[in-house]
Amino acid sequence: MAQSVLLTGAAGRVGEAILGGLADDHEWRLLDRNPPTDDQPGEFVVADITDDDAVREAMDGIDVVIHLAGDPRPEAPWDSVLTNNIDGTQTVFEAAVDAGVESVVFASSNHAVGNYETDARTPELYREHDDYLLDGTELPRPSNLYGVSKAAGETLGRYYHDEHDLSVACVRIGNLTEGHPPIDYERGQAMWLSYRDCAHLFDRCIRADYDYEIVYGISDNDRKYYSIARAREALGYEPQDNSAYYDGEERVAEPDA
Ligand SMILES: NC(=O)C1=CN([C@@H]2O[C@H](COP(=O)(O)OP(=O)(O)OC[C@H]3O[C@@H](n4cnc5c(N)ncnc54)[C@H](O)[C@@H]3O)[C@@H](O)[C@H]2O)C=CC1
Ligand SMILES: O=C1O[C@H](COP(=O)(O)O)[C@@H](O)[C@H](O)[C@H]1O
Repeated sequence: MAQSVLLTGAAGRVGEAILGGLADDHEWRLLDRNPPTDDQPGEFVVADITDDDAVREAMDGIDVVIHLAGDPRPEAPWDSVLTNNIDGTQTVFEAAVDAGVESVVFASSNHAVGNYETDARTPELYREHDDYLLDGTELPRPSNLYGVSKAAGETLGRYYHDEHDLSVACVRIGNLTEGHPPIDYERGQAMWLSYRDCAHLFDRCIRADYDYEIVYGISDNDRKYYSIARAREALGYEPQDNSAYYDGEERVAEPDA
């Protein structure tokens, strides 16, 4: 059944991937501080997520929130992640609870756990023969202040679930790259998320029933060091792409029928 979905950060790359796959599947209200540059489905609200009144107004009649808006730069300074990623995310969760929203899907990041990639583990960690896997039950080990802000967002989600019974899915997104996996970048190939798998994963987050989940958002890459077992089990995620099927930009293999 189509759901009424508020998509924050709709004008960005992850928003583009989601809307590219799901524009006709749900009733969309899009929110971004930057206005759209082309045609978009549904209604577009130009607002900042730190504007409490605007965020509350945007929640009206919404079933599910996908919260992408924030500073996505791994090198982002503290004042930016504090304002956009932590304060902004708290504003979104609080408004969602007050509006009676069913679930909030939070765009977390690989950088919330980036410091598991120790010198002793890398670069072997990024290779197919290595069996080290993070599964979402581990504590955050952020690799930068941006990662700290994503761990904070996950913790805000935990609080709003436990205290207010909001369903929350935190997706630790890997490396979203359009068309093909990153070139000459083993880490990025191991955590590649294709556009179509991104759209499918967020669709499952919209449709599935869950309490509080932390899952990894990557394609079914042979050389992964993030488990996608929980995303499969809790959300019904069935990715179709695999960075191993590519030689550079070219797709050279098809999955078994
Ligand atoms: N692209 C990727 O591979 C990954 C992205 N993520 C997360 O996914 C989310 C989206 O990332 P991208 O689409 O790549 O970034 P992006 O920079 O392309 O899009 C972010 C959007 O959020 C908007 N925005 C930022 N601060 C805002 C504010 N205070 N109020 C309203 N709108 C605001 C921007 O205008 C922009 O359109 C971010 O939270 C990022 O941390 C996490 C891991 C990987
Ligand atoms: O969280 C994010 O992660 C991706 C991938 O990280 P990288 O260190 O391999 O670049 C990044 O591209 C994106 O901007 C960021 O939001």
